[in-house]
Amino acid sequence: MRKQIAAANWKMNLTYDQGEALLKEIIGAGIQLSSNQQALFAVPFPYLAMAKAAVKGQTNFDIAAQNCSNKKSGAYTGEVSVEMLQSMGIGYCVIGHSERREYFMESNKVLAEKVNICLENNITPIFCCGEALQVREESAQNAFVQQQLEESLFHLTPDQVQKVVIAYEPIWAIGTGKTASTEQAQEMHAHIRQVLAGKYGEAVAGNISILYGGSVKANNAAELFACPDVDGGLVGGASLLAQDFVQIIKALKSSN
Ligand SMILES: O=C[C@H](O)COP(=O)(O)O
Repeated sequence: MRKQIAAANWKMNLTYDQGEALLKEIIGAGIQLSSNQQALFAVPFPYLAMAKAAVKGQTNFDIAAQNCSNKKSGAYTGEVSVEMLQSMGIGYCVIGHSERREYFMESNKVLAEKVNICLENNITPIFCCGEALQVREESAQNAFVQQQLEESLFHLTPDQVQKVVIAYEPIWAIGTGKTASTEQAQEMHAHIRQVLAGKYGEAVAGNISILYGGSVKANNAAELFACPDVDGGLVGGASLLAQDFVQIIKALKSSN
């Protein structure tokens, strides 16, 4: 089912106590989500159990990991497997964030393996894509994002691809305060849906949530989320501030 999703990505921020206090404050705001709305918190690995306990009993609030290994198990010191995540009741994992692609050299091929291993273990991948500034300046963003989708997702069956959440994050908008305009966001989201429809058909493409990420703030979320093909956001900086993220969750559309 195509959901409207506000996903916090804490990245490598906050101490354990700060994270716990932040979750308590957001939950304390008493937001009621409808069945097609979801609030997610992608927290650092050591905080997963605490965060899972914090959202327990909150309808449509859940926890995500920020990354996972592409290997099943074994001698990979420092890695975290999807089996480990699944054994803790974690149902979502961010895959292929641009920071992973850039600093940890994650290729489309490795990300395809991570998507596969997530789906095999009933974990919803939040698959990130998006172009760098230079690519946009060359007006090559549509082809660039299409290639990311083709190389990491197009081996999936229609049933499988509908279980993936896609996050479009133009790299030039991440942490820079430069948000894509609503026109730029809608244009790319429509392109992504069209690419998916070309491969899997309109019905399948229409079932896939496509989130926008890149300087989503309390004061621009409603405008971005109102775009017909924008199904919420993947939020970095503003997700570290309780009042701001509460506003962002409240900005989700109530219907698709
Ligand atoms: O995962 C979140 C994105 O990288 C966006 O980060 P930002 O909201 O700080 O720009």
